[in-house]
Amino acid sequence: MHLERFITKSRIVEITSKDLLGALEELLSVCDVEELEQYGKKKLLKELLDREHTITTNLGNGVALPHVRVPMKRRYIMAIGRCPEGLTYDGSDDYRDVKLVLLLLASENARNYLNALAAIAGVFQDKRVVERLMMPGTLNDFRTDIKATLGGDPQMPRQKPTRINRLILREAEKIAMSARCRSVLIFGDTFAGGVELTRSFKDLKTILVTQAGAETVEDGGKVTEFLPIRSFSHHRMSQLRSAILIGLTRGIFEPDELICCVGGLPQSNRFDSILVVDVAREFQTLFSDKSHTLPPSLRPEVMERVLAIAMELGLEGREGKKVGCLFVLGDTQKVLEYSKPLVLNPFYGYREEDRNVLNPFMDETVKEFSSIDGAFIIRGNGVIEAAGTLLRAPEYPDLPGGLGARHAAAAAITKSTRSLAIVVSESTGQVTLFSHGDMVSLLGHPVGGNF
Ligand SMILES: Nc1ncnc2c1ncn2[C@@H]1O[C@H](COP(=O)(O)OP(=O)(O)OP(=O)(O)O)[C@@H](O)[C@H]1O
Repeated sequence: MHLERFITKSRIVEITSKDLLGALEELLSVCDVEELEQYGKKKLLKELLDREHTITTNLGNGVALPHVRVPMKRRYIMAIGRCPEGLTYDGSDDYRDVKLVLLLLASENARNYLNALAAIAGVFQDKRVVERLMMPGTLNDFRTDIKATLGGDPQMPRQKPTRINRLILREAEKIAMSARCRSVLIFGDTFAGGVELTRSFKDLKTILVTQAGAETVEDGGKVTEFLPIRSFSHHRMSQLRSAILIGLTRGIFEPDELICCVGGLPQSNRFDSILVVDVAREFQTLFSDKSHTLPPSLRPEVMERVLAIAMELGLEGREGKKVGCLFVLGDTQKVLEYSKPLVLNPFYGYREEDRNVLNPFMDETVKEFSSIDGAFIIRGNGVIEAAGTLLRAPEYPDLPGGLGARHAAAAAITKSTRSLAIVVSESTGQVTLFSHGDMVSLLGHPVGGNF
């Protein structure tokens, strides 16, 4: 998404107010579009603040992203201000750390609104990007930096390829060809500040996995596909499984292929491993039905988003405590037939847009509710139908010993419906994916050694 098109330099300003209300007024004042005047800026301000009361738009990392829909022809208008000393609002400390306010006005007809929010949030979730933007400099420098950042030019130093990296890539190609792999999967986050691929792999698809945006890669046409992923475990095998799973759901990999994977320690600037993964063996029977890697109603980006939240919960817990959680995705009508509320549904009454997991602000809300008993039920389009739900599916498949009622409920619901379930274990921090009653561990089992 070309975010830089939504902003002009005149809408990038120094915020002089010390509170959020004043900051929003200043940003709205530079959005000098006639339709907004007709709609009424006071009304807009009220809507922005109402949203703030419902759910904070503080993204963390010193960035707030207030947003609202407006009847206007243009799809999006952005205004951005910096306020290095933070903001106050309504006696709350929530905005003290906010140094950048990104105001997004979206047309009522903008259909990819959630994607736009997610794309903006994605750019500013890298702490280094915000730190760089907050370095002292003139307003003009700040404007140029913002335009460059939104345009995908993070200006990070690239690493020059070393002899060992070239050697490993050469050997990877030989191994991939001999093992009849169809794809080479490269972990781009091995490099700080972006990677330059030194060779293209003949007759092989080259897939680059990276937490950074695709724009940090100088590929010279050598990369067939980018797999941008959000959160990663430090277990490399877990990283690998998540990346392959996401590739499978996006149709980049086939369930019956072998993939040659090349990786190294994150930010080490050096490849150190080559591994050939047999997808069918790695994911067992989970995706045995080739035509339906995911349940038909489930959008891949919804699974990716929930997986990222689950990984973060498994790795970090919540406020220093371990948490367990169960998400059921897709085939919602059927899933609801096998469930009943344990507590009042905390998502009841909210607009669908505000309770969609694709909305970047939902991450915190979902994590906040992760400690309540029972399951989250999420529609295939990402809308959270309910939380705090007891699942009562009829068929309970056999599970390995040591797994309790949460895992059993996940296996059972995916056996009885065309849903997918993701479990974060409170006792072990493991993240497990269930489909058709079968399970595969995505975080926690150091299976396969120390790739
Ligand atoms: N049928 C169910 N539907 C929804 N949630 C359930 C169900 N059964 C158990 N849970 C949730 O799982 C929680 C933990 O149960 P239990 O310890 O037996 O599961 P577990 O599989 O061992 O999970 P963990 O590894 O997190 O401890 C319960 O407190 C409850 O919130």
